[in-house]
Amino acid sequence: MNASPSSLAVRCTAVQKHFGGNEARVQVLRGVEFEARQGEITFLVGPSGCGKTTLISVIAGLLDPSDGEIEVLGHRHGQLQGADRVVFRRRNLGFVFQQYNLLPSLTAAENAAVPLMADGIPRNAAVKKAAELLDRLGLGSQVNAMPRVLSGGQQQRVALARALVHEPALIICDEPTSALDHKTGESVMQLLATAALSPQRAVIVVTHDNRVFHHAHSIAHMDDGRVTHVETQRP
Ligand SMILES: Nc1ncnc2c1ncn2[C@@H]1O[C@H](COP(=O)(O)OP(=O)(O)OP(=O)(O)O)[C@@H](O)[C@H]1O
Repeated sequence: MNASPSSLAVRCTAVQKHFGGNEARVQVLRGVEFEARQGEITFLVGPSGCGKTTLISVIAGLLDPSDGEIEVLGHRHGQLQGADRVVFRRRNLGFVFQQYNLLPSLTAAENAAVPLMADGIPRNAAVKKAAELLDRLGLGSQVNAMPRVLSGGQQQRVALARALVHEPALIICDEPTSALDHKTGESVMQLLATAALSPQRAVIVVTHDNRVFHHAHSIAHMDDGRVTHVETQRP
């Protein structure tokens, strides 16, 4: 695929990450080279513990790298500080966590509307837009349900709606189809694929689910803290 460098949403160069120090030091990322392009879905795959969640957390700015360079949507890591960094992340990033992280006291639609309300959109308009998106994800009858009454797969789709609702330029998903049956997993990936078709948007998906590999434009294989090879394909 002959995309120009300007279409890169994410570029990681020689990224290292360790936790702890001295005898407790754990080296998790050992010089990661990784790219994600706009208008594409990039999968990140590899054995449990190889560093996938750590890498996407560093890309999302939730963790600082120990060394190396990370550029996200034209901004180098460290270029934005404090409140600017928080606002940049809030506006431009949608993140689906493995554990969903829904707020227990808000309804499904209110949870999905959080990024809009955080950006100053009035509550009613934000909840209406979130409810429409939940409907497209097959949760139209659950918009007013509390998270505790939803199944794991339903909570996962609310988390996905929360990541998509503010139309961010970079969407990062950690195992978005792991709790879903094949049919629902396929429809969630279809929605992500539609989102990724925007030339201004990139999607990164960490997954073990080889049933959905055909949706990827590019599959980066990780092992022991490095990207070992990248496959490109036409989804
Ligand atoms: N805060 C931390 N402190 C110490 N070690 C950590 C920390 N976070 C992650 N690790 C270690 O880093 C390694 C990589 O973890 P990570 O969650 O990135 O792997 P993964 O490839 O996403 O695994 P999985 O597919 O099982 O989710 C693991 O050995 C983990 O124990």
